[in-house]
Amino acid sequence: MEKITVLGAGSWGTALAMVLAENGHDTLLWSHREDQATEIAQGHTNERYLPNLTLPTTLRATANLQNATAHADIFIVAVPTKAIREVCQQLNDYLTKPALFVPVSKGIEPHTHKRVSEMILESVLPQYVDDVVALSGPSHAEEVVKHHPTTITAACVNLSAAEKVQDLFMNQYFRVYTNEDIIGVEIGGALKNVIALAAGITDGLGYGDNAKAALITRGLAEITRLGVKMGGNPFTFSGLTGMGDLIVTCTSVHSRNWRAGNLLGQGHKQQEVLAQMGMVVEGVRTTQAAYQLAHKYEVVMPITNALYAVLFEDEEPKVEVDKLMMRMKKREIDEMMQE
Ligand SMILES: NC(=O)C1=CN([C@@H]2O[C@H](COP(=O)(O)OP(=O)(O)OC[C@H]3O[C@@H](n4cnc5c(N)ncnc54)[C@H](OP(=O)(O)O)[C@@H]3O)[C@@H](O)[C@H]2O)C=CC1
Ligand SMILES: O=C(CO)COP(=O)(O)O
Repeated sequence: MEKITVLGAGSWGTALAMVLAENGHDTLLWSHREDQATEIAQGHTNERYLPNLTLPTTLRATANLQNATAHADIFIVAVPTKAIREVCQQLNDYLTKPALFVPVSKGIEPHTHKRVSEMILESVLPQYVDDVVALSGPSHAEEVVKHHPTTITAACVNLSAAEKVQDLFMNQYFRVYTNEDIIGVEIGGALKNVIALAAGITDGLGYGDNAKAALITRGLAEITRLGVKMGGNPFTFSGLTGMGDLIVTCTSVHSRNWRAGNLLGQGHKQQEVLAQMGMVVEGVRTTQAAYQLAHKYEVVMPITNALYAVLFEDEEPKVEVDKLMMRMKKREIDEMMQE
């Protein structure tokens, strides 16, 4: 049994804390809201993020970051990408020994282009970091808490650290693989949110499965092109954290990115959509990062560019779809990797 703190009590942090508590680990869930920590600790619910769910009574919660830090030497980092640096920097005041960090957030920071594991390494003092293992894959919280079979990948260049995380989470309904390619895993997990926004948009426009399949397939091509240039293993992108997560996020009604895209496709404006979601939509900031990365690495990313135009240049979604369809003629396979 390990002592583990989960940082962030949204849907994903809560679902993972539930898995760990059910696996018998001494799990403490940290929320930055006192009322939410009390609700989880005493009522064993988190109605705002996972309605109608009863959490294990063994799962404890706190809003006190000092206590949350003292509790554990393993930290699951489940706050949105935007909050990673702020939360991790605060830990430095309370950490006393090296810890294992497990980021589960999926995003790339605009302008710095840092992956989540890199942001953690830049925020937590080096003497307090043992290893960083990214946990990513096709896994909506809403299904995990129902014990629906879910597969996911623990990624770290240090395979034994990834195997440690595999052992923490693995159970009958939650199957964990390992991968040493943390770059590919984190890039795939972040960039699939961009394509899921686009898939939601085409659904919102009233287009069908043909358009969705096109976005998933050509989306994977452009994710792979960029990911390989950034140092990822090409095979990672056809695995759980690439193709797998792309499928689930582009097709599931649980996906926040797909749902936000769907509203955009129906003609709603970005600010209104994000306000209505009430949960993090990582793909918006990651579209900005991906757009910048495409220029930096000179990689052709037409879907990303189209989404950037919709989100940040106020272009009409339908016009951008039309432009994608009328791009210059291409060969499919030859240009998959080198377009
Ligand atoms: N939901 C899912 O199924 C999955 C999500 N993910 C990833 O996990 C990450 C978290 O997603 P998810 O749980 O869905 O997000 P939610 O929007 O459900 O929850 C985010 C949580 O983080 C809290 N938070 C926001 N800002 C801060 C801050 N500055 N300091 C402390 N806490 C903060 C929020 O608090 P408040 O209530 O105050 O806003 C909320 O509790 C994302 O990167 C997402 O891509 C990955 C796999 C599956
Ligand atoms: O990453 C996820 C599922 O694997 C969650 O995606 P959304 O943030 O779009 O809900």
